[in-house]
Amino acid sequence: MTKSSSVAMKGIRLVYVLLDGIGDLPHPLLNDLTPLEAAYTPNLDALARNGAMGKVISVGKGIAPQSDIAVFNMLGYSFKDGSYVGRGVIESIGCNIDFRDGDLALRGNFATIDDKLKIVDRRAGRVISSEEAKAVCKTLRDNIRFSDKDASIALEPTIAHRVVIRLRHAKMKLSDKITNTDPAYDKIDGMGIAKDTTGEMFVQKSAAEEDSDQARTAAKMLNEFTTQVVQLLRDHPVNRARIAAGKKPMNCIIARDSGNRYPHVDPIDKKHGISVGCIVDMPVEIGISKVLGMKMFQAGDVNDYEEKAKVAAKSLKSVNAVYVHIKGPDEFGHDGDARGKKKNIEDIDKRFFGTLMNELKGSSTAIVVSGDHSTPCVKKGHSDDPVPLLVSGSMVKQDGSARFTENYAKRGNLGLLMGADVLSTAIKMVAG
Ligand SMILES: O=C(O)[C@H](O)COP(=O)(O)O
Repeated sequence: MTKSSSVAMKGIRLVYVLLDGIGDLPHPLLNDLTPLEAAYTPNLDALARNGAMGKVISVGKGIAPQSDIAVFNMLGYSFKDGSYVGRGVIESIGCNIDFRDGDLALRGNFATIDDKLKIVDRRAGRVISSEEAKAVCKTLRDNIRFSDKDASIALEPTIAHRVVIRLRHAKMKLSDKITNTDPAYDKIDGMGIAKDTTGEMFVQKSAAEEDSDQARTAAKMLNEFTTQVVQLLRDHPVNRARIAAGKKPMNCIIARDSGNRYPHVDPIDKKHGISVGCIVDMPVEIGISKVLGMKMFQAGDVNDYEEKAKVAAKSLKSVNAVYVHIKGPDEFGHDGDARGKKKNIEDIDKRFFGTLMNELKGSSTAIVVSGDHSTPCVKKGHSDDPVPLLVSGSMVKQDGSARFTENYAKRGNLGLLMGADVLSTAIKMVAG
């Protein structure tokens, strides 16, 4: 990097917004528009008119990624060498559970099942209080016993239906070559890949994927865990109360994305040559931020969009770039709620982008907007459809884009980018 470009890099001010699950497909309830096309988004439209667009395949062609590997790619880390450690490890780092190499960390969901292990709801209806989750996890920690006396477990509830599971064996390093008990995701090269979730699903038995005692022991521990969870929660007071209140019982934990080692990668500041902070809420993005050495800025809760915008603007006093993860759209996509996703996008446009543009008025700050993956409402799950990308700012050559939508992304001057090239491309565009 030349001296002049490194000086330019230091002058960089960039807000990098990833809208979780933003990409979508035309929906019959939206007159065959996508939620982005159907939404009223005057602020995003203004940013599009002042910038250039493209479309992004965040991980790889044909891959419907989970947020963890997708966000790593969107921050410049592709793990193309198959070295990815798995979402379970990232979420264990995010929630500070005691984890060391040789343990097995998994992402879990409190789910609702029937007496034949058919999954009624992969998220037990989503509405789970932290009190309920803590009470259930205490019962499980206090009562789960493994047939192997050297096996142990740690369990940490995080947000809503999400929980982190950590298995440990005192006398062996557990293998992560085991299959998920959650049928909605596969694990390929450590990456969680979404499967079709529209049909009937049953809790899966975990199986060793390699011929080793470490894998057989890990799968056996996970299966013993799952069986005991179902027994212990069948008539748990929390579930009796939930059923009495007309809620779905959280009577099973389905698990995925096991990993058995810490990730070791270059810090993001070293990789990109600028200082990068973040505003994130979910355990997976918190874990990613810790792994990449990002300075985390606190900005209210998941839906406090105005606060996120104000803190993002202020953070540029201490970092060159701030990555803001906005969770909203993804959950509506998973729930197949197209009207809800459209409304959430309008809410984000008004309360986040409206506030951000006001806070940044008069400053030469670039605003980059994209997503980690598509979560089409018609599929109720992640897909490999590209996500839109917008790079907006006075330093960017406008390409005639008028709206931040999938269609304008297809026609924009930036063309097609792979996720791992997005941030470095945006930095170059902004540094000039
Ligand atoms: O919200 C999350 O944690 C993930 O993005 C989706 O996970 P889920 O399909 O298990 O809810």
